[in-house]
Amino acid sequence: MGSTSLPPSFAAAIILGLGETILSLLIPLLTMDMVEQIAVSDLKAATIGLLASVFALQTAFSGFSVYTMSYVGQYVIQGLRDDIWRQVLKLPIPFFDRNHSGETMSRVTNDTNVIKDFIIGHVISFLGGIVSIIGGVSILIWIDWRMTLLMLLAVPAALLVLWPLGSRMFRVSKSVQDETAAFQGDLGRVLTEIRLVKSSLAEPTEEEQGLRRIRSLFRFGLQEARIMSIVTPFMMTIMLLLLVVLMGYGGVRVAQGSLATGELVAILLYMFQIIMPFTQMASFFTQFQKALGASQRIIELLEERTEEEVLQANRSTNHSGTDRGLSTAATNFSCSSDKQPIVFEQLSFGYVPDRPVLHALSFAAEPDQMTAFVGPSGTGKTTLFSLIERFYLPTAGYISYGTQPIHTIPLSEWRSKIAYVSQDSPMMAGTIRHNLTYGLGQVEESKLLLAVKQANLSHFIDSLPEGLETDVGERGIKLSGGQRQRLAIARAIVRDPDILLLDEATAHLDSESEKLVQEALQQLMQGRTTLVIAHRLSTIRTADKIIILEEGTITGEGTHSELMQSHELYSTLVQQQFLGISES
Ligand SMILES: Nc1ncnc2c1ncn2[C@@H]1O[C@H](COP(=O)(O)OP(=O)(O)OP(=O)(O)O)[C@@H](O)[C@H]1O
Repeated sequence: MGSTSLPPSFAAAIILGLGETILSLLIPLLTMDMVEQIAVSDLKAATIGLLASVFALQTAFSGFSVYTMSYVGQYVIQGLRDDIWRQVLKLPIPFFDRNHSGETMSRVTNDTNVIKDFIIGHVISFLGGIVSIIGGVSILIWIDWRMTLLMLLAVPAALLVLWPLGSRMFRVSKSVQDETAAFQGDLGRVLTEIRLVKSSLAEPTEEEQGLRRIRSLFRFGLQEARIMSIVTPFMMTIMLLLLVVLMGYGGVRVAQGSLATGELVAILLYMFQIIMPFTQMASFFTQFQKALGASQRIIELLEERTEEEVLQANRSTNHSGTDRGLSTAATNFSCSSDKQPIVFEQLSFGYVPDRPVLHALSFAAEPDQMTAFVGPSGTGKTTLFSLIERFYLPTAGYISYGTQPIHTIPLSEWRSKIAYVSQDSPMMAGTIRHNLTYGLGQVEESKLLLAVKQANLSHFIDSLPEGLETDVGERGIKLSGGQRQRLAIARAIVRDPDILLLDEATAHLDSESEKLVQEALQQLMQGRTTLVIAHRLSTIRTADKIIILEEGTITGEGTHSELMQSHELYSTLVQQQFLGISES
């Protein structure tokens, strides 16, 4: 699991744990001596001193062992969380399409906690328990082998019951973890869209679904309790039975004179030292099964292919595909400073295999020019941008930057060339400054202020008492749609990209600020390859090239005036918008 490894203190924890166990094994032997000495009225101060020292030492060992073991547990979990966090950030977009974010969150928090509790609470005590059992049994055999044999008869009886319960516990705790993850998923979904929940009056439906999950968690909790309700009293009964048998048989032996009183006391103390770890082992196995389930899910997450790995796999399956431009040889990005056209070569794509969204698209977006995409809703315009951003891989064909297929360019290098202003202008919780510089680190103040000015945000930001340090709320909820959009544009300006992807970039702006932003965009577009999706055709009239997309196919390509003459749908759309009857 990547950087997850055991720290050197693990050895210290084991040594301390074992030291504590060995010391505790000495206590019955010293007690035996003490009882023998009392029996003959010859109690020696050295015996009491030794017993007291062993007690003190064992307590100290125990304290250090608890701390070091907690340290080991926390350390391992830290490593695991590091790995998962890095992995989550590197996973490809299709993973997030498939999985609910709340469930992934549960993997990172709940499942790692289960493993941590297992390491801290059970691993060392299990090892100590084994030493206690082996040591205790050996000393017992030395004291009296018949009593030992009697005691050991309890072991197969205990295993017979505990073994099948362990695997049942595994299934139940796996379901508990799954259900917890689903509940967390629901909670995340409802919390992020709480306004939609309320305005749709969906509280009763959500309440019902949440309550169903809570009830199911309750049922699984009861199943766990049922298993424990067998395990715990069963182990207690075995212990009591043993105590009765050993005391009865031992009493007789003492009466017969074949066993010393001190020996009987020692045997009973050892019995506890052997049986106690057995009870702990019962919970060790159930906790082990629980941790196994949790780690299985974590391993699944860690084994998910990252964006880079998906790309590698794609390259090797397309080895034959030099014709597709996906040759593995061309991995060095040779044209980072020159601006190149973005070329689509026979590109097809579908989110699911049997539902293609884009069909064999071929076109070029020339450098320093504006290429606009027009078409009805759902025809794949945003998908096209996602493919340029490399959120998804094409199912056939490819995109190239000049002559170099973009899949052969290092991902971060490629994305650093692009600024994407999307329809919903996503924001991070934090300040306006944080959002403007997100992913960029330190940015010169003058550059920020210029971007703010160009995006027509100066007036708004000046009116805020805290200016750039104003908190935008979760997902920018404290800003208006237009302000969010202008902030997204300002962010794109700060990024200073070679390639601009504008998805309905001016949709939320009033006509006055749209005019100002359009001017800023015109400035920004100078010297950049710009691709625009705009339903408002007035904004793309000046585009160098307009591409009409219908049901994932290009049905027209040209300038505004060319398309007005040659493309029926385009001229109809323009006329509709001119008359103001278009829904968009
Ligand atoms: N993540 C996804 N998983 C599965 N299908 C998707 C996903 N995103 C979009 N689609 C589907 O792909 C098709 C194209 O969607 P896309 O968002 O690209 O259309 P669009 O042309 O941008 O539409 P609009 O103009 O309304 O924004 C639609 O049928 C949509 O249902």
